[in-house]
Amino acid sequence: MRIALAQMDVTAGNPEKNVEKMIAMMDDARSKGAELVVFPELCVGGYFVGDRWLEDDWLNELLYYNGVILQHARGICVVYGNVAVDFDKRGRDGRCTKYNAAYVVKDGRLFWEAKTLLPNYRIFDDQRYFTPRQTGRRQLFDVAGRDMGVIVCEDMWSNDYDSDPVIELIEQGADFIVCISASPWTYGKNYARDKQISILERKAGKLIPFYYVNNVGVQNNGKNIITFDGDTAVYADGERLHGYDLAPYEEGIIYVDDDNFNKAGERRLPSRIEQKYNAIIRGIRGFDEMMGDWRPNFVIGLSGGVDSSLVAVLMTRALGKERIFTYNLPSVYNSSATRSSARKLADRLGVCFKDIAIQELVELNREVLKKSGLVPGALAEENIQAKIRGTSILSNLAAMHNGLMTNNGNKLEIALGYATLYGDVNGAIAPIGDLTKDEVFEMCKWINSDEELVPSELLPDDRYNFEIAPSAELKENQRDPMKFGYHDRLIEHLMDYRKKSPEHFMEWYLEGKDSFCEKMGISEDIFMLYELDKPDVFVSDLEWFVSTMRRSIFKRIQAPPVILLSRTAFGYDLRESQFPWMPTRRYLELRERVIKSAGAY
Ligand SMILES: Nc1ncnc2c1ncn2[C@@H]1O[C@H](COP(=O)(O)OP(=O)(O)OC[C@H]2O[C@@H]([n+]3cccc(C(=O)O)c3)[C@H](O)[C@@H]2O)[C@@H](O)[C@H]1O
Ligand SMILES: Nc1ncnc2c1ncn2[C@@H]1O[C@H](COP(=O)(O)OP(=O)(O)OP(=O)(O)O)[C@@H](O)[C@H]1O
Ligand SMILES: NC(=O)CC[C@H](N)C(=O)O
Repeated sequence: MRIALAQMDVTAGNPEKNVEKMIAMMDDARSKGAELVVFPELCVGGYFVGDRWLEDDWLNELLYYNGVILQHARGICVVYGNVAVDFDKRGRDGRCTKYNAAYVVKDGRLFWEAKTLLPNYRIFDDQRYFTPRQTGRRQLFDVAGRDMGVIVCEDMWSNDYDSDPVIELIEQGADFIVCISASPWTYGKNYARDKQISILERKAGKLIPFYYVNNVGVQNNGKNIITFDGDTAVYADGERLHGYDLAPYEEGIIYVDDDNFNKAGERRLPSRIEQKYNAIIRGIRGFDEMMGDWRPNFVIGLSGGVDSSLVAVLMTRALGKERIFTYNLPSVYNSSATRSSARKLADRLGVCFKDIAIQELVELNREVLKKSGLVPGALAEENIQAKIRGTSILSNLAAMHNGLMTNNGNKLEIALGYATLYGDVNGAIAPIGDLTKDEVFEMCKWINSDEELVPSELLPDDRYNFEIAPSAELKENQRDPMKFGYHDRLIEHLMDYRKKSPEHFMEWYLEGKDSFCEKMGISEDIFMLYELDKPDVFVSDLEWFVSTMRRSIFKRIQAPPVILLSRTAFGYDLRESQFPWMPTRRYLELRERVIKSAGAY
């Protein structure tokens, strides 16, 4: 049997475009002699469409396309994802019953099987919208004399659930399984999938071919831009066959002859930083495509620091230099070093660059504010500059360029709210919002390994010595308060899917330096660099970090969408309620023990 695995680029909210593409792919599959063509989960209308799932008209629109697909599926069996609806079965809230379904078109008839396991963790909201498949025997579909079982994405991630769709299908006699998915890319997921399928089949005690079809493209949930790299795959004998791998994010059809598997090839995943770079580039392009017919220009406040420099590189690489407009907006506190670094970067990228001094506006603003009879405190005074840049200048320039402005904050800054509300907390997209500062440096170095773009003066050595150190440059001799290389690890641990808390860090600390460094993921050198051997330094820094992080939630609420790269990105991947940090009693106990441990290092 010849099978076509259609790794299609799904546009959320545009069933007409998606189905047109499906028809073209079906035609291609038929012309190449395939007996079965498989498309991804919810490929008709998209997976992340928010509460449109609650609109009957949207559901009817999607169901209309089942008829269109049925009409075009002559001579080939088609598996694809769409919603299935029981309009007669309504809840007390008046909403109809919906299933996230795998449809099978066979011999002119339409069948469907609902998704059993509905994820409701992280960014996934399946349980908000869909009803799970009820128990009972699963359907098997005869395709070219083989019994096919179908499942939908989370159905293969059965570890934490009571039922196990893959095992049930194998026990019921399936000869092969197709899994249709809408599985976002985050770092590390590619290997996790391979491992999961192997575990399941071994658990069932029978190895049958498993075809995994995931979409490519970019969707969003309002607060995150979510990329799909595809990673559509063929598994036989419990192992992935790499001869079929498509490049990440590439739309295409994989043809498989199940009596002659191609067992050549090996996994070729780029480095972690390159994978994240690819996801950001794809995320920016996808965000741009989300604007519909509008191709906005992008305005970037180029401070000469490393964050806005990296954003300028990424935006230019993703969209081309013609649509990028950079502005350096110095006040009296900006050094000639950062000003020339901004110009150097813009020259290297070939993007439009202008500098507009803001000091005059700062003075005027002060004068006007004086009329209130109040005098701004030191911090308010600093923030005036950021607000003039963001609100008075960049937002207006964005409008004048018929475009949008970027938000250049990294994950560590976003965590600590180290940015000014209505100043640089603004913009349409946060391209590096899910990169720690360490990853910002690493990505710049990786980009520069081909050709120096980001001025090397901005990049640290192993002990975080800089020629131009990170600074907001809002007052004299200002330096970013972060402990680079250590706070990056803190934020990773605090935000990881298996969240760690301050209590964990205290426990690790009490286990001694070696254990602390190993579990935290830092070198002894970094430990000593920040004098973490002094318990009072360790404790006060940790308390500053966690309380500042909680105190700045209000800024994240107003911040633009972040491109999702890790297993927990700010946005809807982390649900935060506003209230201050309160130490637990256990924390206070541990704290006392840590303070008493002075001298132990
Ligand atoms: N719950 C809440 N909901 C909505 N708004 C709330 C709020 N709580 C306070 N606020 C408002 O927020 C204001 C305080 O926030 P905000 O104005 O942001 O100011 P704030 O957080 O006090 O200061 C900003 C910090 O970020 C640093 N910064 C600024 C710009 C760029 C960079 C950089 O390097 O990237 C760093 C700057 O040096 C300073 O340390 C308050 O005056 C209050 O009006
Ligand atoms: N002198 C400036 N000219 C233009 N834009 C600026 C200037 N200073 C700040 N901005 C804008 O505000 C954002 C935050 O600025 P700031 O330099 O304070 O922080 P940062 O996080 O260290 O960023 P960067 O590494 O880009 O400097 C910048 O990314 C930039 O877009
Ligand atoms: N669509 C889904 O069910 C997504 C959840 C799933 N665990 C994933 O691979 O991302």
